[in-house]
Amino acid sequence: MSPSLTRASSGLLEDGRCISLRGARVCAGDGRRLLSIEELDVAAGERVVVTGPSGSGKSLLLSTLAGRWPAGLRFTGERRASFTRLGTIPQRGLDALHPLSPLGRQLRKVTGRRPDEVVSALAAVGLTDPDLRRRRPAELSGGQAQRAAVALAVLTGAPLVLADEPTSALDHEARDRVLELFDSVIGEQQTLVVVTHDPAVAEALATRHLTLEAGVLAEIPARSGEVARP
Ligand SMILES: Nc1ncnc2c1ncn2[C@@H]1O[C@H](COP(=O)(O)OP(=O)(O)OP(=O)(O)O)[C@@H](O)[C@H]1O
Repeated sequence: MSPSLTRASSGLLEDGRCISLRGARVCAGDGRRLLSIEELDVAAGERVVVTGPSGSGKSLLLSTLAGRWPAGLRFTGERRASFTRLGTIPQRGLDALHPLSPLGRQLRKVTGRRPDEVVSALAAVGLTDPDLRRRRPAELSGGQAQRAAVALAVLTGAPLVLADEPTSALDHEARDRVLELFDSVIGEQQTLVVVTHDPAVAEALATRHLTLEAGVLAEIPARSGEVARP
């Protein structure tokens, strides 16, 4: 079966879905099945946290949501997405940025936003010092670069933001600050999918918690008595 990559030109899929997978499989070149998802619908504005042991398929799930797979792997099934733009927040913020292009100028060029919009996005992530805007990302601390990567995802306005272990390179204090930022600056209509090993991330962010085990996806129900986050 060949992959079906249907994309609406704009807006959402039916029922406010941002992305939808049916019978999705990712296989290695030798035919080994690495990821198998019967059905997954992610709605606009959801904060989805994905946990699971090492090698369980978390990064491949992000690849599948992004519609871009590592060379040598084969996707089959149906993937429907309402977006063409995608925001990504990697483990190290620096990896989302050009290391040598001054931060403010880079964010303007990459996103096409006005200088004042870049200044306010950086202020929203706590990077208010004009000197930081003039610095090259290679000259930022790990926490500052991660905040800059969040600002970039916000400025792109991408309907789906994928974050792969976004806090694992940070100490606990910096992690908590970045988690607060996710909550406060990622737009309400922006869907966030975060892969993490850290239970604190799921606790702080998730409106929905998925887990992977040997490439098979399961939903972790909200604990009884827990109020679903809006
Ligand atoms: N390009 C590839 N070719 C062959 N196998 C691959 C490839 N990429 C991933 N795999 C295999 O697919 C499975 C899932 O990998 P994936 O990277 O998604 O795991 P993960 O849950 O993100 O792991 P970790 O938490 O260690 O990052 C693993 O068994 C891995 O070895």
